[in-house]
Amino acid sequence: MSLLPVADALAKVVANVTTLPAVNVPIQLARGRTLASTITALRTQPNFHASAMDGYAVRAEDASDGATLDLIGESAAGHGYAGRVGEKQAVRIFTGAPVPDGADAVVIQENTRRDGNRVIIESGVQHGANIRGRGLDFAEGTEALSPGSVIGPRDIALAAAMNHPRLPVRRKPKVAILATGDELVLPGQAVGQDQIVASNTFAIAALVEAEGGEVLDLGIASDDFPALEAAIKRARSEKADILVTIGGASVGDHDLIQTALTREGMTLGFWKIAMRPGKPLLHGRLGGMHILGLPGNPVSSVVCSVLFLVPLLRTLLGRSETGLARRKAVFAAPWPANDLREDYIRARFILDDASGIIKVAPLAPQDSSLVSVLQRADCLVIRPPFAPEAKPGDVCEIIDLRAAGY
Ligand SMILES: Nc1nc2c(c(=O)[nH]1)N[C@H]1C(S)=C(S)[C@@H](COP(=O)(O)OP(=O)(O)OC[C@H]3O[C@@H](n4cnc5c(N)ncnc54)[C@H](O)[C@@H]3O)O[C@H]1N2
Ligand code: MOO
Repeated sequence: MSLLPVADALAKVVANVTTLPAVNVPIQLARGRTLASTITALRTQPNFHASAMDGYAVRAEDASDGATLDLIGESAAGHGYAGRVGEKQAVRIFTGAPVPDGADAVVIQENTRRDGNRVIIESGVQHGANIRGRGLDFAEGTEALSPGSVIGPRDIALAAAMNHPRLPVRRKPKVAILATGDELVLPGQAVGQDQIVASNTFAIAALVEAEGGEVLDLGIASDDFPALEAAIKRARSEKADILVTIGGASVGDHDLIQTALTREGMTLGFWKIAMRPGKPLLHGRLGGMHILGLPGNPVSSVVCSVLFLVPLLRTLLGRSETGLARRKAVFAAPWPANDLREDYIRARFILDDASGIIKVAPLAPQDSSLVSVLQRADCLVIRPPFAPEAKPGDVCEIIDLRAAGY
């Protein structure tokens, strides 16, 4: 069977994906969610000319060095002065308070002396000094945040200042995760001689949550059809947007996933791709549910999730950027020529502080079962099919796992 190129596989995974509906959430719960529509300022900020300092509101023309002004009142934040500043007059003012009518500058208090109800200006000011003009920050109607962006703490600051108590975000994609295999036990359980801890579920659940999804953990199904079919039915009845299966994707006698999914009505998108690690990746649709059948090997399952599950989640969320950022780096060591499978090599950074260039040193060994090597890696070096042997200093493209927070 021929192997589907990675780019073609990715195009199929993100094709015909319907963006999830919008829901309104309190602004306190909006961090990390994907914005569903444009956020516009509901007010102007500041809505008045505001003092930037504690001092005296004056007419700049009266406030020359040594001038003495009559103090006629006070303007504090939240309690403005209603009157008007006339010739040779000043109003005591505090940071954030409205500048009274008539005044056009604020003298900071360190540059003044008080004498009862008079203030002596020790150092004069220019027109407009220490005043934040009305609308300096934003004006009502300004479009501020764009749909498809992920809401961060600074976005929340702006949206709150614009007077939004709630924000429209995409519903969280629900991802059912099913581990399969008679050899698997949960972390903390007694591990028999021929058993292995089901670590992949937890890695993939963490990725899903980091990408703004909600996890439905279907646990571990044994390698038999009744167990697999019951789990697939549960994913459907719980209305999962995506079912991720782990293991049983290859060609062995106990690799039953594809048959089980097909029996439940899956339309196969593809099976087997030209990628290392991750060759037996499976993709399909079962009703409205997207299916990703990940290979069981721990590195394969995580790399396939980074390459395919993350873009699928981001597409469901209507994110403006659906792929992981790629960047250039250079090889720190030679690396052999590649075969027909696009390779995602686990590598470490060697940062050259002087030049700012990122060098990458592939880790060894590259076996797809090695969780410890995956954990030590800073990045994945992308080796296109049939890439020639690389020499130290040759440029390559990487996915920065560290920067992505993975
Ligand atoms: N004759 C062939 N054999 C294999 C091929 C092939 O093309 N022809 N492909 C190999 C490749 S590449 C991969 S990748 C694996 C994937 O196999 P499966 O998806 O069927 O995975 P399993 O056999 O179920 O498991 C493989 C390995 O991973 C461990 N595993 C499974 N689930 C978990 C989990 N949740 N957490 C941690 N570890 C897990 C499992 O115990 C096995 O050790 O097939 C090759 N074979
Ligand atoms: O694709 Mo498998 O993931 O090479 O081990």
